Amino acid sequence: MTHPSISRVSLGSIAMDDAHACEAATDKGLPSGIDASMVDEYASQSKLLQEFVKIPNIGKAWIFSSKNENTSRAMVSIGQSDLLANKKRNFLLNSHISKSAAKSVNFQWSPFPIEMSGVSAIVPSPSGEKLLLVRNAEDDSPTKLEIWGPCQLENEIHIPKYVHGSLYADAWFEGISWNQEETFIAYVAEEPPQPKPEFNDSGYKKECSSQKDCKSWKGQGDWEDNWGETYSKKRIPALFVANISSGEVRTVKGISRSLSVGQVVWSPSSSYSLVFVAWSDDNGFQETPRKLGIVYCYNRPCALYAAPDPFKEEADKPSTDSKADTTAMVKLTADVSSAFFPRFSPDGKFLVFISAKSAVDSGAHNATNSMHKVDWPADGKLEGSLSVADVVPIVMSPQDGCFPGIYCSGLLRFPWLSDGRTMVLSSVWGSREVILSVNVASGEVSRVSPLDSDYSWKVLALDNNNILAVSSSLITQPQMYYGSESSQTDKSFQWDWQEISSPFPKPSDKVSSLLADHKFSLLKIPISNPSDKLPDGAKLPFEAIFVSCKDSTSSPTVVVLHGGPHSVYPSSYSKSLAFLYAQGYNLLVVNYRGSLGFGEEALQSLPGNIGSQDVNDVLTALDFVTKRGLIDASRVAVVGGSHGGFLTTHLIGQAPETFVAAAARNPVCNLSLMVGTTDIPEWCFLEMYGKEGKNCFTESPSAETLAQFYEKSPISHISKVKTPTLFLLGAKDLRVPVSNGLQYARTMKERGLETKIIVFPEDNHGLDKPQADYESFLNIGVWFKKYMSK
Ligand SMILES: CC(=O)N[C@@H](C)C(=O)N[C@@H](C)C(=O)O
Repeated sequence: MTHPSISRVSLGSIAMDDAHACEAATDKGLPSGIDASMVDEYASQSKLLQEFVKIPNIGKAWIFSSKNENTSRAMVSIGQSDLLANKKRNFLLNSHISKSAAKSVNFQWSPFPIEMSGVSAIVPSPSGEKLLLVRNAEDDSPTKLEIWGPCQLENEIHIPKYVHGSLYADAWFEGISWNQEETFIAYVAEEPPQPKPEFNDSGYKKECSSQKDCKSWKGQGDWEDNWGETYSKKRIPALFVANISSGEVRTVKGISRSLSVGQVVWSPSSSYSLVFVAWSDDNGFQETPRKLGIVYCYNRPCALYAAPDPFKEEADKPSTDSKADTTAMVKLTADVSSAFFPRFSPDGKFLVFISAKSAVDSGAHNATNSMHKVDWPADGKLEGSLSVADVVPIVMSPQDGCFPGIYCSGLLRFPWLSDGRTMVLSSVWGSREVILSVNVASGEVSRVSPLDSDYSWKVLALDNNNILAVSSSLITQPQMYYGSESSQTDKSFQWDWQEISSPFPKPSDKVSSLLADHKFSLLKIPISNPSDKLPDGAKLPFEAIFVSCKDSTSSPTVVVLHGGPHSVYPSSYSKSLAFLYAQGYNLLVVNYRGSLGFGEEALQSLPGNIGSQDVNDVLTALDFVTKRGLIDASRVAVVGGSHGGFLTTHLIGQAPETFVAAAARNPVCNLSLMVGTTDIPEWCFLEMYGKEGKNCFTESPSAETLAQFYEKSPISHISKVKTPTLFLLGAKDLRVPVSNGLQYARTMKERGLETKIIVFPEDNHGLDKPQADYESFLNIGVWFKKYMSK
C-alpha cells in the first residue's frame, strides 16, 4: 500500500492546477501578444534564449598577494540572471594562483561559488586582510557594514535611516574607501530625508514625532529634485566616515547641500584626509536651477574637493575651542570643468584624475576624455586650487590605426604597476575595448592588450605587475587571461597573455555550434559626403562590425544601432546579439560618426546633424556590404534603443524600401515631445543645434523651436513608413518617456501599419531587468523571423 507523501500530494495538485490553467487559456484563445502563426517559433526561440540567459557573466575581480611571490589568490564576482525572481544573482568564486619559474600560471578554482545575497558592495582593505561587505536594506531597516577577517565576522555596524540611507554602490557616485591603517572607512550614502509635515484632527502638528501614530498622517512637503533616470530615489549623496572598531559614524561637515558628492578616496595628507568629486545642483554653466539627469551624462560639470576626516578634526580641536568652525573644504580643480576618478600615486606625490571637459565644454553628453595630475603638497597644506597638468590630452583626429584618445568608464581602486608611475586602465579604441598603460610622469600611452586582436579586452585586477583580464568577441564567450610582463625595456612594459583555466562549464553543444557557425570582422567604411566644411577627423572612415553566417549572402541581415549617440557597440560578447544571430542572421553593427573611440572631431561632427549624418552613415555601411556582395539587400531588418531607436525609426521613414522589419527599444521619436518630459531636456537642444544648443537651452522652448524639433524627428517622416515595427517600452523610463514610443506606434496603427507594442510597467530606460530583457529579445527574434523568412 502506498502512502502518498505530503509533497507528492501537493506536487500532484500543482500539476492539476497547471493543466486546468492551460485548458482555460486554450478555451479563451492564445495569451495576449502571441501570434497564432508563430506559436511554435515563439516556443523554440524562448527555449534557446533560456540557454543564453543562464550563462553566467564575469563581474569584478580582486587579487590578494601572499608572502610567497609565486602564489596569490583571486576572488571573482559572477552574475547570473534569475528569470523567475526577476533579479540578478551574484556569486563569489575563489582561486589559488601559482606561478612557475617558466612564467606559466595555474588557477585552481574552488569547486563552487558562494552566493552574495543582499550584498551591494564588496571592498577588500588595502592589505587584503579585511573585507567590507555592504548590505543596503530595501525597507526602513538599518544599512549594515560587515567587516570580515580571514575566517570570521569581526564587526557589524548597523546604521539607522535617520543617520543616512543606502550606500551608493553604483558606477557613478560610489566611493567606499579604507584608510591606509584600515581603521576607518569613508563612503557616500543618501542623506536622510527632511521630515514631512504631520497632520491630525486639529490640523498641522507643530511637534513632529518619529513614533507611528494612527491618529495622524504625514503630508508631502515640497517636492525635491532627484538625479533622474535610474536615480529617481536619489536626492543628495553625502559623505560619511565609520570607525570600524567602535562602529561610530560621522558626517563630513561643511559640504554645501547643493553639492552631490561621490568617489571618495583617502589622501596622504593629515589635515585634508578625504578627496572626492562633487557635482552641483545647478549643473554649472547651464545654470539650470534643477538637477538634470546624470546617468550616462559626463557633461555635468564636476570638480575634486578635499575635506578633513571628521574624526581627526574633532580629535585635533583644542577642548576650549569647541565652537570653532569646521575646517572648510577646498576645491582642488577650479581650472578644469570636469574632474573625476581621483587616484593617488603610491608614493602620494601625485593625484591623477580623468576629465570629461570636452563633454562639459561642448555640451555633448559624452566625449573624448583627458587625463591630468596635480602635485600633492608634501606638507599636506592646501590653500586653494592646485595647478593641473596634462598627462594625456584629448585626441582630435587620430592618425590611421593610432591611439584615438582615452574613453574611460571606470578605474581600478589601485591601478598602479610596481614602478608607481604606470597606470593600467580599460578604454575604447575604435570598435574594441582595450587595455592601456599610461605613464603619468611621461604621458606615454601603450596598448597592453594584444595589438593584433580585434577582440575586446578589459582589465579585471592587477597581481603586482601582472594583469588579470577578460577577453571576448561577439562570437566568443568571455575568457580570462593572465598577462605577464615579458621584458621591460627602458621605457615600457611588454606583455605575454596566457589563457587561464575557466571555472565555467562549457555552453551547451547547441550554443557552441551556433556561435561557431559565424565569424566576425571590423569593417572600415569611408564616409559618403566628405564636405570641405568637415574637420579632418570627421572625414576619417567610421567602423562597422560584421558578424556573418557561413553563407552570408543567402542569410538575412540585422542592422544593430547603439544609443547615446555618444557611446559605442564594442566587439565584446553580448548574449542578446548572440541570440539574434543564432537565428541564422548576419549582424551589421554600425559605429556611426559620433561614437566613442574614434577621436574628438569625428564625435563632435554629429551634434547639430542628427537625423541626417548618422542616418547616412548607417545607409553607407549597408551599401558597403551590399556592393561587396556580402549580404542579400532584400532581407534586412534594423534594431536600436534610445538614440539607436531614433535612427531605427528615422531609417524606416527616410529609406522606406530598405527594411523588412524593425524593432525599437525606448526610441526617441519626437524631440518636441521629449524636450518637455525627459530628465535631460538640454540633450535635445545640443543634439539638435550643436554647440549653439548649449546657449539657447530653456525649459520652455518657443513654438518655433518646437517646430524645428519636430522637423528633425522620425515622426515627421511617418507618412512614408511601411516597415512592420515592434516597440519595447519601459513605463518608468525618465530618459525617453514612454509617450515618445507610444505616440509613434499609435500613429503607425492609425495608418494601418503592422505594429506591436509591449510596455514593461516596472522597467526604465535600460529595459535590463531579467524578465523585460528576456521578453524583449524573444519578441525581437520572433518578429524578425516572421518578416525575414518571407
Ligand atoms: C544621453 C542619453 O541617455 N541619451 C539617450 C537618448 C540614449 O540614447 N541613451 C543611451 C545611453 C542608450 O543606449 O540607452
